[in-house]
Amino acid sequence: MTDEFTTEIHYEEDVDESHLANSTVAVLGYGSQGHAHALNLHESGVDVIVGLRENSSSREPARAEGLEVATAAEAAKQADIVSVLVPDTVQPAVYEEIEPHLEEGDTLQFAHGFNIHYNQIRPPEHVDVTMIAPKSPGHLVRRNYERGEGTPGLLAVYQDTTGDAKERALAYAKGIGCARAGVVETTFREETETDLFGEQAVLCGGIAELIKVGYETLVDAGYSEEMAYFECMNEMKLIVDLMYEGGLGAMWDSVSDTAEYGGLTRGDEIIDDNVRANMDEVLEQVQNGEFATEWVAENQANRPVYTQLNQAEKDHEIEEVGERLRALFAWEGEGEDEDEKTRVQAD
Ligand SMILES: NC(=O)C1=CN([C@@H]2O[C@H](COP(=O)(O)OP(=O)(O)OC[C@H]3O[C@@H](n4cnc5c(N)ncnc54)[C@H](OP(=O)(O)O)[C@@H]3O)[C@@H](O)[C@H]2O)C=CC1
Ligand SMILES: CC[C@](O)(C(C)=O)C(=O)O
Ligand SMILES: [Mg+2]
Ligand SMILES: [Mg+2]
Repeated sequence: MTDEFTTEIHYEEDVDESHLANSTVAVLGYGSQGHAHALNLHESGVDVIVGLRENSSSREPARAEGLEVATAAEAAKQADIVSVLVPDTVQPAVYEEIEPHLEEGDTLQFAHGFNIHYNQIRPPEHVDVTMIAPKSPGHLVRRNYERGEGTPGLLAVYQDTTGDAKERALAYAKGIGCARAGVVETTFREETETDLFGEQAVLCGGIAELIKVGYETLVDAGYSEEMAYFECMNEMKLIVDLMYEGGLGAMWDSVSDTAEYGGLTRGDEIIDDNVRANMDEVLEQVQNGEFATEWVAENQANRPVYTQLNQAEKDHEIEEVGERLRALFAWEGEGEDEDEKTRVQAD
């Protein structure tokens, strides 16, 4: 390990927002990332137009926030920077609509590299292709911005025809609030592969399985559902908050010595060499394109596996137990703003 990081990190003071002056940004999609980018850019003084399909249910919420709305094609026609923030699986189809409107010197921008890295979208040579990928769910990108705080983000340049691609992307990152926290330089390949691995093995897939298996182990052994829920699901957030604030050290410092000894001696019995081998396998499928090919085919077949697994997850007992328990306790939504509370309850 060296004292120096190998990546470059950019902050607000390094960014010249004049690279966005006189530019119009088309934000395609108004979902998790789309609403955050569109609103943050708008409030940062950038000219924004939101691109949505004619019958989109997102049209009204976007208009209600004072944003201009058009179809994706019309928005792209008017824009100098087109930020593609519809789901990864629909981006290739939406791209077909906007491609005729990408003029010399325009920027095609992403928040995740899947479609560029796995060649699902092949942009023309006359545009810049960049990425600003907030390392956070979109609703927190928005919430942090509103609080005057930032969300760390990644910057990558895939194609620089204007010679200004990086500076423009940084100005965009400043507009959505990422440069307040720091923008780390990377590549499309590195962002795509680490993001997919992270969400599959650790952040979403790994942790959800760990929670469910822990819960099932306790319930199968005769303990109550409430105890199992609190121990394996609810307290997870409190433990992760400590890691977020001060790393593993802050967590180990805060828990009891008994927890620390038990965790340090038993943790690697749970996450053992088999799990390491499984992680290597998952990473390999990301790197060799096997996962990407599978996900594209799954969508072409109308998502049979996704639909079944999505339903099974909703039907898991822990979800029903959690819903009942959360309704009984006053801490639900505490400290969150009203919008966020409403959103979480509606989801
Ligand atoms: N979710 C996140 O926090 C993160 C996402 N990313 C990346 O950001 C990008 C956007 O992801 P995310 O924000 O999750 O996307 P969402 O699923 O939240 O996008 C929903 C938006 O896309 C529109 N949309 C959905 N389907 C279509 C379609 N067929 N045609 C046109 N518009 C459509 C929806 O409008 P409608 O009302 O018409 O359905 C809605 O406005 C992805 O590349 C993702 O990998 C990166 C970091 C984190
Ligand atoms: C962890 C999931 C994520 O990669 C994200 C919020 O960063 C995503 O694709 O949604
Ligand atoms: Mg991610
Ligand atoms: Mg992701």
